[in-house]
Amino acid sequence: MEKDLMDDLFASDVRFSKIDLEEADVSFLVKFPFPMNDQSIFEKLYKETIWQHEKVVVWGKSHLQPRLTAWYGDPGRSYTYSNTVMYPLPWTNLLLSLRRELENLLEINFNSVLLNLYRNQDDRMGFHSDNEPSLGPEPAIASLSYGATRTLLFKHKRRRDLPTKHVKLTSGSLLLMKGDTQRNWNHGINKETQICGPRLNLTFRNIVK
Ligand SMILES: O=C(O)CCC(=O)C(=O)O
Ligand SMILES: [Fe+2]
Repeated sequence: MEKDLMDDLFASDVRFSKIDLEEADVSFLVKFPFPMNDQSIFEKLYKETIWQHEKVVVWGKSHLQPRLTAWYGDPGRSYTYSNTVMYPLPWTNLLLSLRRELENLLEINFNSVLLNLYRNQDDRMGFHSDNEPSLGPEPAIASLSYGATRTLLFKHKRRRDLPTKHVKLTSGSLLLMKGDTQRNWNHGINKETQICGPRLNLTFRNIVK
């Protein structure tokens, strides 16, 4: 049998598990099927991405973000993220292939991707929700992780009775957030207390306006 055909047959064995989160729609797939190993994907993305170290203003004071970022997408779609306007770089072959695989698997279209590089245990992302108007009312966001495992935390925006949810994002995994998730929950990545190597995260999004 042709290798590509074999890959496709294995690729069809995709079992998402639902993350137990009220007033949200979050699911997780341990292994995103893609015809390249996770280590090679990590290395290629790490090397060929044009990384930026963006500034953010917190309480009126300018800081460098505690991670590196890059924004790729269809031309003509700028995006405001953490008070920064980002202009997309053109798709690389690898990013476009990842996008196509995701679109086929999920039957959802994406026109842009934000890449985050957490260089070590100190890099992090503050609690936020991806609820920018440009993403539409119930955005579907597909998140791929490569490299070191980091924990994504979910905190409900209003309900104190609901506990913080911890989701370990292992290398090669896919997390899909959709429906009312962004309306009701914030998510973020804390520093790690243990030493940890670099991690790459890609969030595929669809900018509607
Ligand atoms: O690194 C992650 O898993 C989270 C990324 C994220 O929340 C974002 O890019 O909006
Ligand atoms: Fe996010």
